[in-house]
Amino acid sequence: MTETPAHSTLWPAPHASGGIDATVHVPGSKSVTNRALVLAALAAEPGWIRRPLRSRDTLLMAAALRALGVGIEEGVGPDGSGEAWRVIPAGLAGPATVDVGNAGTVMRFLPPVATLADGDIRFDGDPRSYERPLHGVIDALRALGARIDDDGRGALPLTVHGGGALDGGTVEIDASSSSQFVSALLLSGARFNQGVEVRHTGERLPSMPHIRMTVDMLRAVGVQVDEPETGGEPNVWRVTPGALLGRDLVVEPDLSNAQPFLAAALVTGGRVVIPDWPAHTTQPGDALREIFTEMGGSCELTDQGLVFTGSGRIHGIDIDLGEVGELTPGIAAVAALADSPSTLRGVAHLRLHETDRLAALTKEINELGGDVTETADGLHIRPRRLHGGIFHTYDDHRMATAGAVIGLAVEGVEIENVATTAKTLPDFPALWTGMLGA
Ligand SMILES: O=C(O)C1=C[C@@H](OP(=O)(O)O)[C@@H](O)[C@H](O)C1
Ligand SMILES: C=C(OP(=O)(O)O)C(=O)O
Repeated sequence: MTETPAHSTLWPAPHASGGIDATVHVPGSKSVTNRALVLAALAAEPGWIRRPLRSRDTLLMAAALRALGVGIEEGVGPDGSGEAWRVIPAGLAGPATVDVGNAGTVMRFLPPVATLADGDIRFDGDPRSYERPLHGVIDALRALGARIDDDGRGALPLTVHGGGALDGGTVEIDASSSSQFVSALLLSGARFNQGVEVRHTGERLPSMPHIRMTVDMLRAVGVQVDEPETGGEPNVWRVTPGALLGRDLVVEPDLSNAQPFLAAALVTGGRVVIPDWPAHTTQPGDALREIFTEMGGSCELTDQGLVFTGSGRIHGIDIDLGEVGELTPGIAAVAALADSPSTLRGVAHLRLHETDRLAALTKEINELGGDVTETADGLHIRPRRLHGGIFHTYDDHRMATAGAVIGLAVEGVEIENVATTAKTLPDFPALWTGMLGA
């Protein structure tokens, strides 16, 4: 739906001549911002979202909710500090069209919201959005009483014929291709007449921290959730029907977007400080403290933020990344520069992310002289001396940032379409050159 731009532009990835020494203020979390928008839109009273991420994915979410009738106004938070969105819920109504772009959070979190609207809500997006799995949401909503028209593939584009309310109840889904199916149903579940009970029946469920994030954020707006980690049945989540409170929420920095900056310290043997790193968080990026320590760095949470220091040595790693799949491209980039081989496992579902990330990483690192092979569920990476060349990004923000990390250590790397980082981090090129003191 959104026009795909020509991708001929090449960005010469800056090469680092020595260890970096920088403080990088990383913008807000995509996953937190988009959950906060949905929850505030479904609340019984207005709320605030402070320091929201403003990127393609979150602006698409805000535009979609506005199209359904929700008020989202620019403002400064109630205490006068920081930029904020004031969200004013309203009776949701169609007809409306939602452009999901290629945002998993928009294409999965909003069809359940649309079932609560009065009228037809049409969902469309980038060509890649047609290929990303959505059957878990579509089939579940139909089982819970919704009317949805799609072209029979269980994917976008589709129309939700909102009836103003949804019965809800118990539903079985296979969420092995995306945790976002579970999150989507839980986020709107308290507004279904009978609430919702989601039973995951498939194989492995990826990205558990993102489901924890959903549960925590629901509880923070007063919703009752029973779930496996607090004594519930394994693979079952239950949301009790009820009103959502309007809250004043401060969005944490996006720790997955902090990844390339931490990787820069690791790869150059330098030091980076990320202010406002949360002491407790459900964001998967928090796992980088441990992962990048194992790969050769060290870190400390101080009053200034997370201080991460590279030792000048980079080690390979053997790790299951199923819980933190979105960190894979950045870890693969570091692994390609390490002093020993790596095995990244548990991430078969990345083949259906922004692009087929396993194929894209293999091809692009190998075209720079690397030795990467795909396995059934991940990558084997045997480090080799790399050379310059074009690093293609396939409209994937994390491919672009992964290429930039390699470019720090390898002269002559050019990133195709670095602007694709706008999906979650529009400031990336400026933050990157700022980090390097350019
Ligand atoms: O719920 C979320 O905010 C996300 C869940 C994960 O999705 P998958 O479970 O589909 O990997 C993650 O990869 C994505 O970047 C964000
Ligand atoms: C997989 C990702 O995004 P999405 O929310 O579109 O699934 C990602 O950001 O790495």
